[in-house]
Amino acid sequence: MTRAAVLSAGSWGTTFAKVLADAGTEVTLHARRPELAAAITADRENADYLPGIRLPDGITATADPAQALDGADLVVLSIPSQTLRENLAGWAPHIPAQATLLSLMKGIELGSTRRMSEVVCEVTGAAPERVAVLSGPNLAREIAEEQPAATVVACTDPDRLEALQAACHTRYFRPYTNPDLVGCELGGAVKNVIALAAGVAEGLGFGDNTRASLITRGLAETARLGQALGADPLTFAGLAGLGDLVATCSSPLSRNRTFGEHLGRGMSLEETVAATKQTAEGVKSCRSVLDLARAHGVEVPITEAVVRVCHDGESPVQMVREIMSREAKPE
Ligand SMILES: NC(=O)c1ccc[n+]([C@@H]2O[C@H](COP(=O)([O-])OP(=O)(O)OC[C@H]3O[C@@H](n4cnc5c(N)ncnc54)[C@H](O)[C@@H]3O)[C@@H](O)[C@H]2O)c1
Ligand SMILES: O=P(O)(O)OC[C@H](O)CO
Repeated sequence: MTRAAVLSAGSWGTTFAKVLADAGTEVTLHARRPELAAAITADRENADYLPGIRLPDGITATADPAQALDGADLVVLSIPSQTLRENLAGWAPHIPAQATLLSLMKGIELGSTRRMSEVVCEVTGAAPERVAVLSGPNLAREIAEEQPAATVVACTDPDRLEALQAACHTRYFRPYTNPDLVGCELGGAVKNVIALAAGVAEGLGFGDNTRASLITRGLAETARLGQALGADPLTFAGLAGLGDLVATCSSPLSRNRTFGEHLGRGMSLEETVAATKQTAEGVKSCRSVLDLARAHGVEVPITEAVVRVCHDGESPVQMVREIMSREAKPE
């Protein structure tokens, strides 16, 4: 892969553009605001999302999606999941016919309960083997600072998968391949929901036992749902499963965990939404994950609890009481 278009220039899109450029790919980054695109090109910095990080010379920025997509053999999608369908419909006519379409997004569409790769296929008409996902313990700021991290790229076409792995392999970012696209994608979406619960626990003042219990039982419900959707259960023991769950549930950098922490400390939902400047996917996706689980007859008690706290007005204290008083059962 030689030329990538990254849409758009948020925290992760900008960070991944840097990864691609550091791996030797020419990158055009799409920013919605022309003034941000101009500032990125002129200053080599995205001061809105990654202040203090110098962007490589291999990145140019534009506010024109057609210009960003022109000649791209890799199209990287990194916007809030619930906005993908609408945005992609506008971008689709400009996407080169053979380009690989890579989703960095970690959400499930509300209403349709589609994974992002499914939305990409539906909107663009691309064959499923052209669509890939990247997911793992990848907090943007740490990677932008070149702290070593690993990730997973998944695609059903082995040639595209190998090319993708090479395109984003740098001295600080190590991608593994996995053919299980469904499992990788689901792991990324559900961990955001579990991280909300871990944040609530943190906000209530609970410690490591509580977090470890949530991570482990969260992984169990992710794997149950994954199996019902045809994922490989082993994927959930890897970077896109356990790896991402541990990072997101533990890190103060996580927007999902921070959102939950605010709720746990007693902030109202409205106050928490107002205090959250970046995308916390789990707040919306908890509902679609629950819908998906119900459609497949899978029990997801932590996800249910997160929906009650984020959308039905249940208090964090009551949430913990309800989780802990569930019927006792074998592990
Ligand atoms: N930040 C991370 O550490 C990280 C890591 C891995 C995956 N992700 C995933 O990447 C995706 C993007 O997250 P992010 O962290 O870059 O979010 P962000 O909030 O930092 O940036 C969001 C980007 O989307 C754009 N955007 C917002 N609303 C839009 C709309 N309605 N239409 C078009 N564009 C819109 C913004 O302008 C911005 O460029 C999410 O699915 C997230 O879960 C994030
Ligand atoms: O900040 P969050 O909660 O969106 O998490 C970021 C990444 O997905 C961590 O891998």
